[in-house]
Amino acid sequence: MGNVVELKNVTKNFEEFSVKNINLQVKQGFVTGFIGENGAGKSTTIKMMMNLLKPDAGEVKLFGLDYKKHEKTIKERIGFVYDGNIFFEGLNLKDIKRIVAPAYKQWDDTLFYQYVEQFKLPLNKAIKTFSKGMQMKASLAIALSHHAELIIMDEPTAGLDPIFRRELLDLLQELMIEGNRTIFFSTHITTDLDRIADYIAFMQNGELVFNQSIHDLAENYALVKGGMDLLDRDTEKDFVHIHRSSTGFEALTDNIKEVKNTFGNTVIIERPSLEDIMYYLKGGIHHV
Ligand SMILES: Nc1ncnc2c1ncn2[C@@H]1O[C@H](COP(=O)(O)OP(=O)(O)OP(=O)(O)O)[C@@H](O)[C@H]1O
Repeated sequence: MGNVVELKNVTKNFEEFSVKNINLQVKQGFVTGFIGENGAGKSTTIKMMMNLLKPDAGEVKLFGLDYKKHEKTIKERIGFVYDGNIFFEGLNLKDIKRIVAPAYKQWDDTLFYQYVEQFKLPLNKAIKTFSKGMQMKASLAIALSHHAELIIMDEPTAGLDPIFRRELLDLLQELMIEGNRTIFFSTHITTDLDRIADYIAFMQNGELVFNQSIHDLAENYALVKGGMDLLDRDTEKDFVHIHRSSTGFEALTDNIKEVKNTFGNTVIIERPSLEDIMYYLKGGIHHV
């Protein structure tokens, strides 16, 4: 399996913020969740993937092609959804379909009406009368109706109620069953990712900290709990970050084997949640 997205040494400088030297590969046939705190640079990176923003340096390739020569071919193969209404607000869904459909060779009217029915979307009401969830569903219906191989979404579940969020995740899972599809989406709701993601890409301060499979994350990171008396200058080196409290310490390690060697059975070793990993990696990976 190849990579459907390849960013090589991609840099974008704003006045007060930079996305720095990103090397990111998105694997074909998998779901990758894109996480990182507010302002980490996720949307900026996604915009560069979509050619909505030009990098100052580096290379962006989708399906092995670059945007300079192959913009139309690339866009044909992507379904893009982001938080916010991309459509003209006064128009209804029928009008929007009429405008968008001719842009895609593989547009599928039957599929579009299938999603409209599944999402219970009105065809003749102005988009501005849609709720946030309905707008997201409308974006999705459009994005999914041209048989896109790659679905890129910027915070698709933001502001959605838990029921529709779950329905959306189920739908994404169904789409993956059809095979040969790739989904890349950013989110702050890391529990959504436990449900469907195969890979997690984590950005912090404009840098990509890691892009690892869920399996590798579980192998590489652990949450360790123990008494304060176990910590000294040497044993602390096993941890990426330590949180101390009156009842003991809790720390993240990226070297489980070493922790087992050092502490044996005197500590509790647990699988960290994505939130734990994000919290403890705040400030980057550097050993204590
Ligand atoms: N066009 C721009 N001009 C100047 N600064 C910008 C521009 N676009 C984004 N930024 C800055 O870049 C930083 C990263 O923004 P970005 O939207 O990529 O982060 P994010 O990880 O998607 O955040 P969030 O999770 O809050 O959506 C922010 O500090 C933002 O103010």
